[in-house]
Amino acid sequence: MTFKTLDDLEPGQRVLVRLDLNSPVEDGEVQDNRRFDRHATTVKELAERGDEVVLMAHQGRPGGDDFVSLEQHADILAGHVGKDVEFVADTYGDDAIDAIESLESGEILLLENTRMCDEELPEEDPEVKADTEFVQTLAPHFDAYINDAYSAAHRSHASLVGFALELPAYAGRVMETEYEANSSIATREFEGQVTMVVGGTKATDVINVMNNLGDKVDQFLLGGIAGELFLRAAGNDVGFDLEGMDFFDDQWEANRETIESLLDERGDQIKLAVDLAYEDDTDERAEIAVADIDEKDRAYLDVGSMTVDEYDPIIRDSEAVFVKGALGLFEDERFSVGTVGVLRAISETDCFSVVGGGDTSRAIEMYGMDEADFGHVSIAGGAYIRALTGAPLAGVEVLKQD
Ligand SMILES: Nc1ncnc2c1ncn2[C@@H]1O[C@H](COP(=O)(O)OP(=O)(O)O)[C@@H](O)[C@H]1O
Ligand SMILES: O=C(OP(=O)(O)O)[C@H](O)COP(=O)(O)O
Repeated sequence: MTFKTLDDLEPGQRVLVRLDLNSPVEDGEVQDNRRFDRHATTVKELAERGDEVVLMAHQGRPGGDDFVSLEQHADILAGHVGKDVEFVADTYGDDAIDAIESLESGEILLLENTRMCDEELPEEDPEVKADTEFVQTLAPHFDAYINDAYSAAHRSHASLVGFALELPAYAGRVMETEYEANSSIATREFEGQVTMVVGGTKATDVINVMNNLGDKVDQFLLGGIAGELFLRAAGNDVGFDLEGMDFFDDQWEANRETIESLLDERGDQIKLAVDLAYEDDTDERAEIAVADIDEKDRAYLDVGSMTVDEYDPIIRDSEAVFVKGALGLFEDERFSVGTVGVLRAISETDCFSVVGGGDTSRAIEMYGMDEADFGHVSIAGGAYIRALTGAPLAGVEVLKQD
């Protein structure tokens, strides 16, 4: 292992632990999700071995509707850990320090949203972050720093890179597992076919991955908005460019050149949908062959059944499958056929698999599949994307230092 883990840390100490509890917020209500469940494993282990456990995490970005306090997170996390999680509405002021100093062995305390502290953002070098008042004030109250926030480790923020320079630093259990699985495409040699399922709405991200992965992947199976951009580049009249709908057009302009050169150079490795699904006048799912589309007049919300039939055997013939992004708007059952089709094929084969992206991995439980049938279901989005290309993550790099 490239960094120290909890196995290297003496129990019974006061530890500062960075989690990633960043969650969807609906009408002010923080939504429970697998980030809580995963991080609970690390938190529970630390509490059970008698550490004084102080947690840091962020929620949303300043100015956003989801930029809220972590008070609700403490309750949700407590439910997963099976122990009380105290909360203090302070990041590093006197209230936070008092709460930290009054902790006892086995107790857990969550500090307020790190992004409410001005010095947490913006991204700067670890040395600069280590020198902030935030880090300099908190660090002396701890014996060790543990980073479990793999899914935020691509950000060079104070709570993710600063403390590792001031305290003995360790990877938590989530960090360990995520790092190993998500880096495997860059670090492992697979003998058989390596397939990547590419979809979702964040087209720029996934197109960069495709552009950087080179010969590591044998087949890309496309869907979602990313897939539609490729279909348009291949000369089809698809695309969400109805008046006022500039989301698709922006992504098209930003990625057009890359897509065209990818199709040009590696077209035989890139499988595009042969049919697409949409909502018809009676609100039912309808499908149309891509070859029959002659007008950009509707939104396509899933790949069609013929496409799933083409993708399925490719997945079953693969030694490794990596998934980034959903093939359709799977949250609506009518448009779940593509996403569920490929995930089911993966779950029914014994290939090595990694499913990434917070949204996409939700389809697994939503449609009654068993997480145990997948190699690894990542709770990371942006960090997973970077790991796929072998790019370093700031929060991981500082853990590798002595
Ligand atoms: N054709 C489509 N139209 C609208 N939304 C889509 C379409 N295809 C996929 N999606 C949406 O993409 C989301 C997942 O994409 P993305 O955010 O890029 O991935 P993740 O969060 O898994 O990293 C899903 O919530 C799904 O509803
Ligand atoms: O949820 C996160 O990333 P993700 O949306 O890539 O999964 C992380 O918490 C990072 O959050 P940020 O993208 O606001 O820095």
